[in-house]
Amino acid sequence: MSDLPAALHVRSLHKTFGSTAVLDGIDLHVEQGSVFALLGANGAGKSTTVRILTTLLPFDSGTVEVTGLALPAHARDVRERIALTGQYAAIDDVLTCAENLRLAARLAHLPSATIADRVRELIERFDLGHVVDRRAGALSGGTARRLDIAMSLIAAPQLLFLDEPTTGLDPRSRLVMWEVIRELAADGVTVFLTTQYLEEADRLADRVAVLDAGRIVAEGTPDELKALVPGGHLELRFGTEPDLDRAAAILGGDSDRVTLTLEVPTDGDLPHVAALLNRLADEAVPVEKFGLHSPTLDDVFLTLTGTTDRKKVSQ
Ligand SMILES: Nc1ncnc2c1ncn2[C@@H]1O[C@H](COP(=O)(O)OP(=O)(O)OP(=O)(O)O)[C@@H](O)[C@H]1O
Repeated sequence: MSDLPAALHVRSLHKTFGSTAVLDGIDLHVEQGSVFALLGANGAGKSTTVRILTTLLPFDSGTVEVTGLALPAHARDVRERIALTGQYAAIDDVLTCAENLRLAARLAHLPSATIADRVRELIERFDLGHVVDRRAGALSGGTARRLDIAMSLIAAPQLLFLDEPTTGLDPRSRLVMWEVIRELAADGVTVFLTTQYLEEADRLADRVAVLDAGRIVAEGTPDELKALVPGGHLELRFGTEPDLDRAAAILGGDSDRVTLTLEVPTDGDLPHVAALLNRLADEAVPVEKFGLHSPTLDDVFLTLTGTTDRKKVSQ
């Protein structure tokens, strides 16, 4: 753990709406300069968490420190150090891209002498040059999201909150956004993002917390989380039941007589997989098809939350 104050430190955070406990005592710790993903299905409490951490919503009890400053006492100072890009862009549709950026700069009280340079820098960095004079309302979803992030970075925040940054984007725009987030992290900005997409958390985050019904049910690096679920396996399919039975006798594993498949545990290491296949070849057992299955965050999510609605948690 670094000597720097944590970007975020949350202990036993509770939030109730009416009689519903939306956050039921969550703990979070985010190191400076890291990318942290809060993963959860619809309604898990992700946006509520972000709204509390960004000073927009009061909480009932617990400790919340953002960039080393306690909330709610230091809300004003915290707001100067953070930025938030929500699911719904804070862009003014009738203004052009450049005008939106200049407006954001004035709202952030940037000295007027520095505004033009800062706007130019962000236009270049976020590849907005070709749309700079276009009305923001006419931008594609992905470009609007890039403009939104550019606007939120105008005052160089220490900590950037991205609430579901790629929800609703097509796969290509999602890849562009992932690249943008990686570059921010490489520049030292701490990124706290929420997502419903396991692949997004896997690809981007140094650490991931899984939020389910207002509780953190797991936290760790993507690899640590994957280690929580049963390991990978080699799936072998055979043409006949006798072949399946012979293979099962040789290799062990779980066989399924309906699909004529055998699942044999493996860590996915090439020599191990090759050795398994060679044993069947040595005994002249014909394999029709085979495939390797490694544990994914999908498996973690399904195991931990019991959710079977895969649409919600992966795409
Ligand atoms: N102002 C409010 N009053 C009452 N209930 C609320 C309020 N805001 C959120 N909730 C409830 O709190 C729960 C968590 O909502 P939240 O928006 O934090 O979830 P989420 O994980 O961000 O979901 P999504 O992915 O759909 O945005 C939901 O059941 C929601 O209906």
